[in-house]
Amino acid sequence: MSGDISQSQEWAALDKHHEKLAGRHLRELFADDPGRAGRMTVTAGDLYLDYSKHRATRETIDLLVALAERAGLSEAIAAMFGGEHINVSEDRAVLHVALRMPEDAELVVDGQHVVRDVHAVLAEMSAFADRVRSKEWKGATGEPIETVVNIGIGGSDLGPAMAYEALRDYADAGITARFVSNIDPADITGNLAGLDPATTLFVVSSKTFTTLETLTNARVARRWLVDALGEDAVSKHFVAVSTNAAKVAEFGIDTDNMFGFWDWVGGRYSYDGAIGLSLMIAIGPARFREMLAGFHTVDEHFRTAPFEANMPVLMGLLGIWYNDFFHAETRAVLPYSQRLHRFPAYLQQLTMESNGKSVRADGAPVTAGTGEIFWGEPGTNGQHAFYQLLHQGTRLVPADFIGFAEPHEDREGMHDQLVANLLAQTSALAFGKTAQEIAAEGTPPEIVPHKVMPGNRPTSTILAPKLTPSTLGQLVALYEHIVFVEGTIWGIDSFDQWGVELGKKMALDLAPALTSDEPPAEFPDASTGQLVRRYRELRGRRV
Ligand SMILES: O=P(O)(O)OC[C@H]1O[C@H](O)[C@H](O)[C@@H](O)[C@@H]1O
Repeated sequence: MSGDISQSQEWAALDKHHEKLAGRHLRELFADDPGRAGRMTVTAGDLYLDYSKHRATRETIDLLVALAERAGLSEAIAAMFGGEHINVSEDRAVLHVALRMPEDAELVVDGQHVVRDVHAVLAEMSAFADRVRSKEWKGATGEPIETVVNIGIGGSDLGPAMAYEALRDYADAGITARFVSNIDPADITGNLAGLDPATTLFVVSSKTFTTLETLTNARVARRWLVDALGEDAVSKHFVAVSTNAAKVAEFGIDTDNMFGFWDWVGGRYSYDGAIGLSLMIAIGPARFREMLAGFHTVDEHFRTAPFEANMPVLMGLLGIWYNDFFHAETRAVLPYSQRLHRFPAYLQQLTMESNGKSVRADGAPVTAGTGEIFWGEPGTNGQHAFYQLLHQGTRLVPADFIGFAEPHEDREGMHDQLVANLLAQTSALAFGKTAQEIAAEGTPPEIVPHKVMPGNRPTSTILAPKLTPSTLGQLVALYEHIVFVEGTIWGIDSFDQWGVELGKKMALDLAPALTSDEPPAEFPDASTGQLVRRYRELRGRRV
């Protein structure tokens, strides 16, 4: 729908329904409808979702699905998969789904044979990864590569870093990966520590190849390598991943050692393409392709399943339900998997850079809240830190719990304990414990209120067989499409990120004020001026 979704009849119907439902407790919803738990589940590939612990009934889901239809979600999905320029503010197609289409798929967009080009790059990446893994690729001194250092930031860092951590159990070639992103010199210093230049390969990853942090870190890495092995070593120790061949060449990396992608892949949607090169070197091309197949399974589910049985659609609509009708501001993502410890950070870019917008695609201001704040930590660590607020605080924090049946390596039944914690938490959050129940245990009356567990705190539980390349791909695709569903309802462009530009430009303009010999004459504002003076003073510079 073009126009204001919050003015639609469907929105009004949800508003009314919310008034009725907001006062009802999950305890009642379960008691009133014994078939509820069995009915409110959905499967996508290997992912099983139980969404019965949501403050929603059959009617809620029907009303939300009607909202999705009103917002034109079916047409929007078809437009994305068909390569239409749905990124309107940048006039681009949005085709991360093409990065995982099978080789025999046909998609021609703006005259480009998209799938053919994707597979050509995948083949180049695979050949290179195999050479590094088999030790055929040698560094300048003839030694094989032992460590790959990915230098990138944002989408050129979080995806491969998250996935490498998630899939460490599959890193079988004796090659480890490290990730450098921050302009803070501590990052590269810490990551170069203990490395031998002769066995280190740098993958400089940047869609634009103009990003200050990445180019600066890459220059530092280049200097470190050249100091040890000489200028001629660069071609054996540096490769690039980018859409910008001219800038790669300008930086001094041979474009024969460059792996490309295209402007229709957003940075935060890019690690299943060439930005995943460091991951592919670590886990191997076959595992990487299993991951792509996992993504594709959920893409197909999203494209074809009816909305009421469509996992990303349901989870996206429930996100809208809490965000816009209950006015919950955040959404916790709580993976019960240590390997997924970077998943919440990865999701923060995916979701918040995509949907943190306050104008619609047509430029008009939004009239409903957009962009949930995503945050989280792996369970059970979170339980001993912030779950107090989830259980007894005054805020409503809907949460996604993610667990796996099979561990990679178990010790003394620890994995069952981990899963028991996941299940116990979602149950306690939903059903809580009443004052009567607590009093009946002999708790002194004055302590009873402190111990009451209000419950009625909604959660999704996603259970998968095992954290594998395929299930990771499925999970990531799930969240990518949740973002799409929410963005479509809100009517925003989920694929641009103009909001990050001003701060970057101001930092560039401000840097000379910190470093120049002469104290600067002008400042952007009085507070910043005072902080610049203080900083110069602390650094022993003239003020
Ligand atoms: O890959 P690059 O062009 O270096 O961009 C890296 C990152 O920086 C930008 O500021 C954007 O906000 C991100 O979406 C992007 O992933």
